[in-house]
Amino acid sequence: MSLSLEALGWSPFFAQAAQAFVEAAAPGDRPRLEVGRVVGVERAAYGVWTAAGPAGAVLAGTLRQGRADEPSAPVIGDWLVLERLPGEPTLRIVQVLPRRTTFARAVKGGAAEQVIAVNVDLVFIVTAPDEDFDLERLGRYVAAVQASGARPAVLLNKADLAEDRAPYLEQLRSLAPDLPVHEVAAAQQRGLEALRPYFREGVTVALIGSSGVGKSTLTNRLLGREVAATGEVRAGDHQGRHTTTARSLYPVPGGGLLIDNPGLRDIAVWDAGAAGAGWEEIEALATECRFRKCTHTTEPGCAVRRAVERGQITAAFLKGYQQAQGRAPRPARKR
Ligand SMILES: Nc1nc2c(ncn2[C@@H]2O[C@H](COP(=O)(O)OP(=O)(O)OP(=O)(O)O)[C@@H](O)[C@H]2O)c(=O)[nH]1
Ligand SMILES: [Zn+2]
Repeated sequence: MSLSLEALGWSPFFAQAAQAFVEAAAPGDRPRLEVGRVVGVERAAYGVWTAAGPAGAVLAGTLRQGRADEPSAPVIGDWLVLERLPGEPTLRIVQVLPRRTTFARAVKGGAAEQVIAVNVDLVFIVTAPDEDFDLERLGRYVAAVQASGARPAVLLNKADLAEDRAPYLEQLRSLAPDLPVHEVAAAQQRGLEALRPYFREGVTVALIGSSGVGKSTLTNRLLGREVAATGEVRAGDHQGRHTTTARSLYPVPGGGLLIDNPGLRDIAVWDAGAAGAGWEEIEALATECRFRKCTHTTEPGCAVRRAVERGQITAAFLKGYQQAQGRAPRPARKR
């Protein structure tokens, strides 16, 4: 399968930057250069998509040294200049192109931030008419999306759970002027046609929202195939493994692209830790708990709950951590 660069989100904004880079390259190098987009990341290995189709890529030595004027290491959604060496299947990333939008989270204790996803045009903030519905938190999501440069829209999923949705919809519309709000029921395949117009050619869409709100179900319905592990699938995984693959940017049938990325999914958690703490902080505290497998709920001698009592971390932050841990163990978070 191959897609045009435009279908992948390529635009004059990136073309201009790429052209400047290619013109500055040695004439002998130019024929080996092409552009591609990051569709998956696994440690230092990148999955990219170029006009020629999918390929693997690694950072060129010059980029690994990390010059101060460079953007951060490539992340999901980035556009790259790549070098294709004769006879080598793996491309070399020689330049990260400027980003149109950037989702980042603060890293504890400093000016640094961790970039999570870039070049996202539209973010569907997903909630449901159940205990997930928290207008204040949703307001923070709207603000976070706007700060990234992307456009927000809200999806009230699990519409089947509430007979009268009007009060929910009304409250959601009050979050921002002209905020689009749609009610859907992903599991029942209801209301999804109304989302089609958002998926125009080259538009990159991401889903955020708390665990269990239906992001994976929505992703699978929008893509028309099972790519994202839903709650049920994970529950059946005996090893309790998190079943996401490295790939996390998918073309949507009919146009547009969808990002399903664990980092973005965790927005609930990094939002709760808005004071600047990361999960590392809880994990470090947990080494002081009396029991090695402490769940930080009712066990005696729990250092994490003690930290909450002292106001070192917030109760909401601990709750976000526990929710995520309880549903599925995530891959190691140390970067
Ligand atoms: N009643 C109802 N349940 C739904 C709907 N959409 C999804 N669900 C259920 O909600 C549960 C969680 O759905 P997921 O898609 O795994 O939720 P998620 O947001 O991806 O969760 P994480 O992967 O933990 O971030 C599953 O049991 C789904 O079947 C819906 O429209 N109505
Ligand atoms: Zn504990």
